[in-house]
Amino acid sequence: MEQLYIDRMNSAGQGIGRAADGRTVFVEGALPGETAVIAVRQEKKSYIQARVERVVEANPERREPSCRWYRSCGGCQLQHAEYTLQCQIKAMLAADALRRIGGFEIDGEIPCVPSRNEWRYRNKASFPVRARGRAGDVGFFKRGSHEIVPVDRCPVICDRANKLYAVVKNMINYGRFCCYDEKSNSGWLRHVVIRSARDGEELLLILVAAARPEGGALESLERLYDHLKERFPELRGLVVNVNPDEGNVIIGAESVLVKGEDRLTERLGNFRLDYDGTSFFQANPGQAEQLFAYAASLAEGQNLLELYCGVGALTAFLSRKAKTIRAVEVWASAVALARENGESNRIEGLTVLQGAAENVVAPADLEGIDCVVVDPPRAGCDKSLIETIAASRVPRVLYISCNPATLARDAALLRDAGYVLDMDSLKVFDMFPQTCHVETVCLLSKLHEAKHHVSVTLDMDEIDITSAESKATYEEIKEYVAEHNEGMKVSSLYIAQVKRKCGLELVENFNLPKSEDAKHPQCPKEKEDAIVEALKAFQMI
Ligand SMILES: C[S@@+](CC[C@H](N)C(=O)[O-])C[C@H]1O[C@@H](n2cnc3c(N)ncnc32)[C@H](O)[C@@H]1O
Repeated sequence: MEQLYIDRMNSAGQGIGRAADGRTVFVEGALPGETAVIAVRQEKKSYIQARVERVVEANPERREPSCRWYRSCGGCQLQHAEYTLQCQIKAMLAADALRRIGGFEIDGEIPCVPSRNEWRYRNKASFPVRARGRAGDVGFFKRGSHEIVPVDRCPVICDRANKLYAVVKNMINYGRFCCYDEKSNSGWLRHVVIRSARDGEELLLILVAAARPEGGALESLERLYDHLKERFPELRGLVVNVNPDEGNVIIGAESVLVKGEDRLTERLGNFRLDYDGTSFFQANPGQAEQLFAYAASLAEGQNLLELYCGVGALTAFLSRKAKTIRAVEVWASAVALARENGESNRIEGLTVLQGAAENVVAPADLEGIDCVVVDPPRAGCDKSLIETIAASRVPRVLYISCNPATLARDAALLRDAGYVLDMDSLKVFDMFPQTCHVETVCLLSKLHEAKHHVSVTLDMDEIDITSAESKATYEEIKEYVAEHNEGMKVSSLYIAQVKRKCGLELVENFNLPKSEDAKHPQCPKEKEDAIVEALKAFQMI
């Protein structure tokens, strides 16, 4: 046991400190700014896993967690921090990832927009089920394991959803279902998913099962729906989602509607948006409204390409300023709903395409696009998609991310292709109070868009850039840079690199192929800035 100062946190909600021998220590239950006596759980060559034994000096914003399941349940990680501190931690996590993974310079704090509701904000909960003898357990997984913590309620979902959960839990505990056993891959019921809309005015019950219900089983599920509907008039439907595959993915490809409707309707801003049991819908609708309004304010331009559009919720907000939107989504029922939502909300100029963004988007699709909007899952965008965007002339990329690590990775790739991260646009939205999840929004713009079609002839001694209206030689740029930057020297190679970043075409013998870039020294940032200023002065950009 030793005493340790915690200076930051990681995305798993662990405090991070440094041991006397220099190893990083991950401490369960610690908050930044605290000193704690820790108990070591596991020692590795380069790091140590530990937990807080006793807090010696607490962060002033440490609090007692209010959920009695908090210590064992893996659902929340930050209940022991006041809400203001939670928001600071999330901003810090985003900044850390952008610095560490993306190599971005982040001065100061990224603003974090707090959720309107700290509790009961979630419209979806997935409860894993496990066989226990002839009956079963249901709850949430214990932190870092597949052991069930049999929670009786969850404080981040709405009251009606909690009541429905309690009834279904009772049935599971008393052996009403044949429950799944992970070890032997046998049994039927694997997960109970409850979705709600408008704070529980509508509910949808989804039973994720290992097999399709047939005959008598289907009839008994119909009776179950009737029984539940009597107690919960807000229940809109009972759906069985079939997932026979072993592994951690919850939702399977096939859904069977037992009775009622596989549909909920949420109101966001002035829009009515339908979604079903298996399509993605933002888990915190109040916060989604704030996020979407902000994103739409950044997505300038008439013609947008929106990738990973889900059921078209963000699409609706984007449509108020845009003339055309081409949206792409991989999940079939979400695609159908995005089209329906487009029609019911009278969105004109919308086309929704089904497929994986990385397969659907070809370079030609980016011609004439003013802004590409991406909102990928936690894994971020496929590298080939980022490469297609990076090679295009699209002036802006609006990135909405639920994982700062993959945002940092993708934004760095775009930066290397000449996109600049607009620091003023960078914002964190707290979609998931009590947890470490971070939602980040930022805009990336092509460094400078070429105003004219420009052709360039260049050899090592002379650069001759001509456009419809301007002409500048290498010597002129060199002189301009030196004059305005205390004699700074720039090579033709650097000028060529910067011009390419600016979208100016090199057509002659100094057209360095992309693959060659790695072999040459990259233009240092201060020289790049100076060259950009010179190109501006000569009205090339
Ligand atoms: C984070 S959600 C965003 C949805 C939407 N922007 C919203 O806020 O409602 C990501 C969406 O991307 C979809 N998706 C996942 N992988 C995809 C891919 N490779 N190509 C296109 N869509 C994908 C998922 O089905 C999901 O609907």
